Amino acid sequence: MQQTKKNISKKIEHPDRITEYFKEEWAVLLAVTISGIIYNIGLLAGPWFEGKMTGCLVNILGGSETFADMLILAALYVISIAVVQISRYIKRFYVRRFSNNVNKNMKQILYGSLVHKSWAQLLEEGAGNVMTKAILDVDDCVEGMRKFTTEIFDTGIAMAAYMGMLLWYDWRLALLCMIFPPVSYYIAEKMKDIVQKTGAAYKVQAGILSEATLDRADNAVTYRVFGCESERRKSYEKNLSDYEKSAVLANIWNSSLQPIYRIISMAGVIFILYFGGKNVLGTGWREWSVAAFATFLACFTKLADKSSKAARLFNAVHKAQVSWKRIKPLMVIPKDDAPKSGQPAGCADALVSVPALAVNNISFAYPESKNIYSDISFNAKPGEIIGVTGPVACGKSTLGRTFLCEYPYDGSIRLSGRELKDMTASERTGLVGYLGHDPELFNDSIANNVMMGDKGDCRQYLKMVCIDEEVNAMEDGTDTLVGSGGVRLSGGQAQRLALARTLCHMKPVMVLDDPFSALDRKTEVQVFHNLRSMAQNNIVILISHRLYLFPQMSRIIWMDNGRAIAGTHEELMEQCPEYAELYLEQAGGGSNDK
Ligand SMILES: Nc1ncnc2c1ncn2[C@@H]1O[C@H](COP(=O)(O)OP(=O)(O)OP(=O)(O)O)[C@@H](O)[C@H]1O
Repeated sequence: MQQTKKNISKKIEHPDRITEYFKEEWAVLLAVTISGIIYNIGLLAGPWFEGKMTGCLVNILGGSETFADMLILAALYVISIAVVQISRYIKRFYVRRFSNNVNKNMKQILYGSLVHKSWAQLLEEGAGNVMTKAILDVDDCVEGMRKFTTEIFDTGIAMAAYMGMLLWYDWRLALLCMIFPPVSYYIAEKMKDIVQKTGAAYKVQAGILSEATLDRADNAVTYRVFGCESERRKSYEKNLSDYEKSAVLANIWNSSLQPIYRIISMAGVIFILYFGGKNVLGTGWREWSVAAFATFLACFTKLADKSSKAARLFNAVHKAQVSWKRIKPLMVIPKDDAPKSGQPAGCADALVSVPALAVNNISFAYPESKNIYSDISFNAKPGEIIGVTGPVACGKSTLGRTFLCEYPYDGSIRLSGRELKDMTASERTGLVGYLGHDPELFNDSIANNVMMGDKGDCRQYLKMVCIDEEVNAMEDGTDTLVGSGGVRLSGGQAQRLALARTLCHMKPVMVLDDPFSALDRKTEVQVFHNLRSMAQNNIVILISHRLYLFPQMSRIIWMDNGRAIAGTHEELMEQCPEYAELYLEQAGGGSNDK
């Protein structure tokens, strides 16, 4: 991943500038230009030969030319068509290569930037929307760039050549009939708002549908158990039909206008028939042969055809603009790319010296809501375990996630004297490890879920979390596939596997949010013991509802009602009646679990 990032960043320095992608593909575009010029200039040979052959036919009938002359013309015509078509093939091949390369580069940058987005940002935007951006927007944007490249290169040159030829044959008639293509451009330009609006609405619906699909898949069992499947199906079907409507509307506006542009562009033919006919009869602005008339007419129809494509180009460019606008903020190469995911176990310790943690008067509020907690202060040294507890929804997890700096906090969190929020994401990732409620296992083997690409033996970590024997008993041992999200494991197994992964990638500060909630007491005690011996040089912030291990912790933070009291277990037993009550309640009840 890092290698890929390096490759792209070396080539594309400003991924938020669309011109950079063109620059990057200059060699491919050169091939497009050369073949495009040959193709488009060669196109003029078509109407020229057609006119010549029409004239030759008239002359054959008049007796001034022979059938052999016609054969020579026909042979040259076929050769010119062959050259034109070969150049066209080469041009198309390189235009495709151009769009494939740009698509690949853009998607790599986009995915790279999404991977570095914070959990909070992803939640805010919605996973479905982000997916839609990644797939639809890049595809649309590149499609617009492809059309732009094709049409600008060959339509532009071809149109200039056709116009030159028309003006040379009869400039007055040429100007008269060439009024119509710009009219079709003008109308296309006027229609851009509706094309953009319906296109944007379609993408919004596609995002909503992706999210609804993910939601249905994730929560299928809940909906079934609670008997609200049919209700969910109805709302999903509504999403489907909204998506369908928006797709139809976007398609109608995007494609139904093409024939109209074409008719308008072709309207000049009426003038050619009238004034061109007069030219042939010798009463017009110029004196024409039948061949000249046929060449002029053929040139004009080809010009009108090209110009209708140019009108289509406007729509493609507009669509691309909408997509580019949406993805542009994401087109960045993160400056502080996270350390390689395959970092050897424990190597964070080697990268950074273990810091002392000083938390001073931190307060936190989610955007547009009141403070979840205020003025929390505590210190910690390596080897200490800080227990965090309190009533439900008092902000324990929020305090834990504060260390990830997903949202700004007030006050100060200093590691070895450096403020956490001022560090780069990469520095923070090297210093702070986190295990949340969700084990976040991926559909791969047990070994890969623990090692995350590192080399080494995962069994020592499995042993630490007391799951080694269960894994040995599985048919494929550490190669057992856990299924998507770990569905093939029990809740306690998934939780211990996630903990094994966290222990395998120890960081100087480890935030563990309720890591033992699905374990029985005996296992919890054993895992806690292993954690302590492993984390002798680390600071562990352990959030839990269960207090029987809290006497063994270096310090405890009791959170309640937005406030926090910090102290040792003994101090809190004396000073905080709520803590003392909860502890005694659990110590009594908990002993039954032994
Ligand atoms: N992303 C969020 N945006 C806004 N408010 C949130 C967000 N996450 C949590 N909250 C609110 O913050 C408060 C504290 O939640 P938090 O999950 O930190 O509590 P907790 O003590 O860990 O709860 P529990 O004991 O149930 O695990 C709750 O009122 C919750 O609604």
